[in-house]
Amino acid sequence: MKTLYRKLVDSHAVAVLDAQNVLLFCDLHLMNEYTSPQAFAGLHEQGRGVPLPGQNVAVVSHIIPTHPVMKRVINDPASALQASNLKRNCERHRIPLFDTNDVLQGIEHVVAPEHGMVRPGMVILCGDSHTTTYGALGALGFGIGTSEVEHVLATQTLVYRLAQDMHIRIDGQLPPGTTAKDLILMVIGRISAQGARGFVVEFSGSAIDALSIEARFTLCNMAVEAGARGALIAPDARAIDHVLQRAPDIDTAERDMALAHWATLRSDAGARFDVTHRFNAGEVVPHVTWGTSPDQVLPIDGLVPGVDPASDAATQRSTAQALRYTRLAVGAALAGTPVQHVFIGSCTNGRIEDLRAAADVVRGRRVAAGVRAMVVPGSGAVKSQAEAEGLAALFTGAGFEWRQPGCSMCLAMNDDVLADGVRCASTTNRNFEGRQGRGAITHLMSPAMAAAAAVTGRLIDVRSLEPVHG
Ligand SMILES: CC(C)[C@H](C(=O)O)[C@@H](O)C(=O)O
Ligand code: SF4
Repeated sequence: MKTLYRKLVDSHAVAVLDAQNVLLFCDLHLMNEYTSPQAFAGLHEQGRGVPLPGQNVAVVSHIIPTHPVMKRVINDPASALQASNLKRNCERHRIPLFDTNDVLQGIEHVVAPEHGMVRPGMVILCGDSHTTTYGALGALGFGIGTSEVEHVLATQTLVYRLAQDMHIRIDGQLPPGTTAKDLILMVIGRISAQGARGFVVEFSGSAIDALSIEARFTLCNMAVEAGARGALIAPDARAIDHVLQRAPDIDTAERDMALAHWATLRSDAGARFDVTHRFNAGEVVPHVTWGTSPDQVLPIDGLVPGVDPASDAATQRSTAQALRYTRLAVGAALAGTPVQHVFIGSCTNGRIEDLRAAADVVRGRRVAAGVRAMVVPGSGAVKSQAEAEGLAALFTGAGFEWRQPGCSMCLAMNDDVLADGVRCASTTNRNFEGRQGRGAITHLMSPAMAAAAAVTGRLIDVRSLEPVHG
C-alpha cells in the first residue's frame, strides 16, 4: 500500500543510499539563467560533460526585460552576462534553450508544460523553488540548489532525502468569485508558511477534481509557500488530455503504454499519510495578504490583526515587523486600502485562464486614476493567445500596460521595480520585504481580485463591484 509520492520515488530510485536517502533519477531538468552559471562552471572545472542533454532544457526567465517593444535587449551588464552564459553553455552541451528573443520564451514553469515536456509520473528538477507546480499533472517536481544543478547535469540524478507524506483533502465547491488562488491562500493561512515543511503534499477531494489544470498549477505552485517539498495531484482524465494535446510525439503504441502506466499513479486505498488536513472549498472567500509572508493572509473583509500576546515571541516579532513594513493600521479594514500599482502575471497566475479571469473584471471598466497597472503574460504562447482572443486590446484599452513575458515584478530582478512605499495588488506568490522593490508593499491575491483593485484603486472584494451597464 503506497502513496503516489512513494510510487514516484520508488520508480526513480537508481540506488538506495541509506534509510533516508536515495539516488533519484531525473526525467526532466529545467534550468534558468540565474541558478545555472556556477553549476556549469563547476562541471567544466571537473572536465565533465552532460550525458543526457535531451533531458535538460533551459529558459531565460527572471532577468529579462518586459517593456512592450519587439526586440529585447538586456541592458544590465550582470544580467546580460547571465543570459549569454546560458546560451553558450546550452550550445556547448546541446541543451535546448528558450532564449531571450525566442517567441515562445517566458517563465520556465509556464513554458515547460506548454510544450508537453511535463508528463505524469515524471521527476522534474530545477534550480527554482516553484518547480512544485508540476504536481498538477502528477509529476514530482521540486527545487534544487546550484550544487545539485551541477550534480544533475553531470549524472541526471540527485542525492535525495525522503520527505514525509501529507494529505490535504478538499471537498465542496468553490463559491462564484473565488479561485484556486483564494483556496491555497486560505490553506497556507490555516496551516502556516511552515505547515508542510518536510512533507510532500498530495491534494485530493471533489474540489480538486473540479479544478481546471491551470487552477491545479496555481495550487501546486504555491504549496511551496507552506514549506512543502513537493505537491501532487493524481492525474485524472483531464490531466491526461492536457498532456496528450501537447505531446504529438507520443505515437499510438507509446500512448497505450503511457495510459496504462498513468492509471497506476494514485495513492493506494489505505495508503498511510503521516498527516492529513481537511478543508471545505465551500468556505473559501477572496483572500488578500496583509503582511510579509504568504501566511499573513485574511479574507478581504478582514481587519488588520495586531500582535497576539498569546503567540510565541518569534511570531510576535514577525507580526510587529510585518505591520511596520506594510504600513497598515491595526484594526483597519483591509478592504478600501488604496493601491498605486497592480501586477498581473507570474508562474502562479500568468496563464491564459488567469488573464481571462482578470479581463472579465476589467471589461467595461478603466484603470482607476493614479494607478499603474500591468499585465505580464507567463509566456510567448500565452501572450499570443491573449492577443488573438482580444484580451490584450481590452487591457490596453482600459489603461493597462501589456508587456512581454517573463518573471518581471514577481521578484523585480529585471527593470520592473517598484519604488519605496508603493503598494501593489499582485497575483504573485511571495510578499516578502523588498521583493517587488525596496520598501514596496505586496498584497497577494487572485487575478480577478487584482483586476478589481486596478479598476477601483483599492483592495476590494471583486464580488462587490457594481455591474457594468451598456
Ligand atoms: C531565482 C529563483 C532561485 C527563485 C526561486 O527559487 O524561487 C525565484 O524564482 C523566486 O520565485 O524567488
Ligand atoms: S514568476 Fe516569480 S515565482 Fe515564478 S519563477 Fe519567476 S520569480 Fe520565481
